[in-house]
Amino acid sequence: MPNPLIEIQHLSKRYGSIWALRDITLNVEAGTRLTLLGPNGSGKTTLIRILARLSSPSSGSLKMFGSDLHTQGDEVRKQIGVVSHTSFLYPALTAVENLTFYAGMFGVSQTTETIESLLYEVGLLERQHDLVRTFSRGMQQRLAIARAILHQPTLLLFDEPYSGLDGAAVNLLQHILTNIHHEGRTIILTTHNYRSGLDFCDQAAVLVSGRLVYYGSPAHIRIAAKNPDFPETPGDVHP
Ligand SMILES: Nc1ncnc2c1ncn2[C@@H]1O[C@H](COP(=O)(O)OP(=O)(O)OP(=O)(O)O)[C@@H](O)[C@H]1O
Repeated sequence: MPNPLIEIQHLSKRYGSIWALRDITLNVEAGTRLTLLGPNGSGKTTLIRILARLSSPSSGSLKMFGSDLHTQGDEVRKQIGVVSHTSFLYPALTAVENLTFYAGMFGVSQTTETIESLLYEVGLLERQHDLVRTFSRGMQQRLAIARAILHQPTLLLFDEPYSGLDGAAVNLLQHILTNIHHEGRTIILTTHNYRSGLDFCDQAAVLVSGRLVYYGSPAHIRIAAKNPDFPETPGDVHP
């Protein structure tokens, strides 16, 4: 049996007196679609940021791609694509200029063709020469998704990827996520929407006050949702 893609052991993160994550132990196998669920402030973004190498744990261990984080640098980042609350886009550059910049950073070849097909995929080809600062929030989110998948990373991290997207863009994102999954990549996403989160995933983790309180298949989580101690779920968790 190969090692998991991600091995998290007894990981905690503290901001001053606030424990954003407490003693999280979790393995993620390659090719898994994992949804992180939980109420506001439960630690979902903190966990995504640590996995994305944007933040460090206060204690515990984290292995990704078989190695301890402390022994790896940019090579790990090249294997990760992130959509987070920060778009990482440059507002004074056009859509195509943003993607060209990141393509160079990630060493992506066949740049023009790759970038045009990505912009087509996220429905922004006609706006490719417009400055990002003129884009709506949803359009910026679409471009952030294109930026995250541009270098075909092994691991995709999406923090509330549906936020700001209209119905058409939600369908488009679901199509992209399905393609990524069929290519064998690993996807971890956070959402407040239990129903779409559980519909999407192979495994789900429920965080409450920084603790991992439930972990398992969508069917397992739907059964657990009947427990009185299960966190309040916005909307129905059942299909
Ligand atoms: N940079 C920071 N400085 C201080 N506290 C922080 C910081 N980032 C997060 N926290 C705290 O850590 C806890 C977890 O926050 P986090 O953003 O990870 O939760 P979340 O589950 O993503 O919430 P939401 O669903 O509202 O996005 C919260 O109590 C939050 O206030």
